[in-house]
Amino acid sequence: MAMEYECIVGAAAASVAPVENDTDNKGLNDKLSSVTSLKESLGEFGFAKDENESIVSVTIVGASGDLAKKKIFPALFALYYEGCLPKNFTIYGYARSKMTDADLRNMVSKTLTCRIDKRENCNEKMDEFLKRCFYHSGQYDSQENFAALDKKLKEHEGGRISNRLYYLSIPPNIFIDAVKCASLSASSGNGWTRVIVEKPFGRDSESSAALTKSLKQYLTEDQIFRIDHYLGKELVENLSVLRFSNLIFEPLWTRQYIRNVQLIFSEDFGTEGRGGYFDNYGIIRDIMQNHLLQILALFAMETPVSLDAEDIRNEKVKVLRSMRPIRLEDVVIGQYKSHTRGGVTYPAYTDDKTVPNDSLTPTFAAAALFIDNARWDGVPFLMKAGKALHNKGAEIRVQFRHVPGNLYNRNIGTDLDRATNELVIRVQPDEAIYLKINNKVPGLGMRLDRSKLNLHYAARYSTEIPDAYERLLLDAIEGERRLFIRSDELDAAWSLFTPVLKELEEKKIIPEYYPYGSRGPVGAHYLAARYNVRWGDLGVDIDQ
Ligand SMILES: NC(=O)C1=CN([C@@H]2O[C@H](COP(=O)(O)OP(=O)(O)OC[C@H]3O[C@@H](n4cnc5c(N)ncnc54)[C@H](OP(=O)(O)O)[C@@H]3O)[C@@H](O)[C@H]2O)C=CC1
Ligand SMILES: O=C1O[C@H](COP(=O)(O)O)[C@@H](O)[C@H](O)[C@H]1O
Repeated sequence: MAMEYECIVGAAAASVAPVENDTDNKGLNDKLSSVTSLKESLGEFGFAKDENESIVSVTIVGASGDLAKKKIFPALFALYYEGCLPKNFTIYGYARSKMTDADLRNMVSKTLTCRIDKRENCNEKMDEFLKRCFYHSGQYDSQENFAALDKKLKEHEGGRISNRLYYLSIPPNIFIDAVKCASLSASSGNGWTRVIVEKPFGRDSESSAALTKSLKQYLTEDQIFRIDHYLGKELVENLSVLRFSNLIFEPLWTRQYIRNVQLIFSEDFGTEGRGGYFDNYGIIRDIMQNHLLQILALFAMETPVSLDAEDIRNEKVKVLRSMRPIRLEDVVIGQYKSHTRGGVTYPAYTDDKTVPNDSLTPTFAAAALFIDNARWDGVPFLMKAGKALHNKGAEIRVQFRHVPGNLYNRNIGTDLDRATNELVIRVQPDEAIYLKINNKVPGLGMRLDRSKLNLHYAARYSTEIPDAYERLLLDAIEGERRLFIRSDELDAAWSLFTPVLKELEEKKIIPEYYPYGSRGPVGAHYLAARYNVRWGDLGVDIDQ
């Protein structure tokens, strides 16, 4: 049975219907019913009851920047192309750079590369889309400049219910100025106003709490959409479906059967172009405290009461609060150094002009984390994240325990680790979910080998996978908070990492240097070995 959860804005909403009398699909039905009820109550969000009466504007604050060009405009265009944006919408770019509407349109069409590029009618759709894009130049701390933006927005709104989404795509030190000015001078008078806040949300517990406190002077928690784009990735969203709608997994999802869980992030390029930002944060704050920890929370949480955003986030917070403080000896840090290969010299992290020569900022980290609750007691959750490594990807690897008294031990050989079942969720690239099993090699003898039950997305689905920013922007427009970070989740995430980050920095721990393009510091292997773990080899199974 083909079942799809499509865009619920506009015409596509009508196509969503729950599957009747299908108890096996209860989870899906719940989701579809919640979509239906959301649909019924969309009047509350101001744009569905009569679409002609309302308008949505998306203002990208920092529209001249890297993220806006690389991710936000392409995602908005893809949503437009797919018919997911409301009937009445406008997009405003806001930044200090002097640009006209035509300049912005030119910038968007020139820099825009997204999954829609090769589709039919792409150019026509792009022309239509660009007609909805405008630009307003202003300072981030000027209420007057935001008031001028407000005036322009009102002209587009023409007295209709106005719903305004601001996307703060600017450096974090100016978040508050922009929020203050937008909320005091350019918030909606009769509809909703929401603000997407990009990471980093502070750099430790204290600064994060201060940021939240300042934001809450101008916005309610309901108006704040803290983005972690990993939550918008297809396979991360699928984690809950895999667990909670397949009987074969959920009973195994405990310390009784799972030996360790690995969360691996790897990039095969350095901090090129972002060294200034990165040096103040480092890989633990850039990737582990948010992206990998969010995946861990989703992976390990108990069954939520429903698929409602608050129920899911309640369960994630419980996991985060059950985590054992991270010990310094359970963390390994590294930094890439220059390396010449095939006649090409790759730079060291500190070769970046915006990075001090003596910087100790880690570009690689591995850590062992534990959840002290009944389900996960004693199970190591190993995280590994690094830049300038030998490959690129992100995976969740679940290694199961050995089969007790395995009748086939003799046929497996002495390396029992190789024979344990492993579930791999390959978040990117080339999305897949596969389970490694032992299998008899066909023939008269009794030889076992490791095979895979493989759900390889490219082979199974013809649908393109939307970019994470598409899903998250659509959710923010629809007021769906499930994939955004609540302030107590953020507090719990910082409480976990702040002490060990402080210790690393106060003690000036020297990172292990690793060559650009290598597998990273050997210390990561010793750390894993302390917990009887062997890291899975990210990407090696990309073969079908
Ligand atoms: N780029 C990326 O891949 C990612 C970015 N992020 C986050 O998204 C946000 C935007 O990132 P990105 O687009 O890379 O940022 P940029 O450095 O490109 O800045 C965006 C815009 O902000 C303005 N700006 C930059 N520096 C300053 C400053 N010191 N004072 C005032 N205005 C300034 C500039 O516009 P103008 O001069 O025209 O006003 C610039 O075009 C940041 O919070 C970043 O941490 C998060 C994940 C990934
Ligand atoms: O948030 C960030 O994510 C990117 C990696 O995102 P991906 O979707 O391309 O995997 C990372 O490069 C960047 O340092 C970090 O700030």
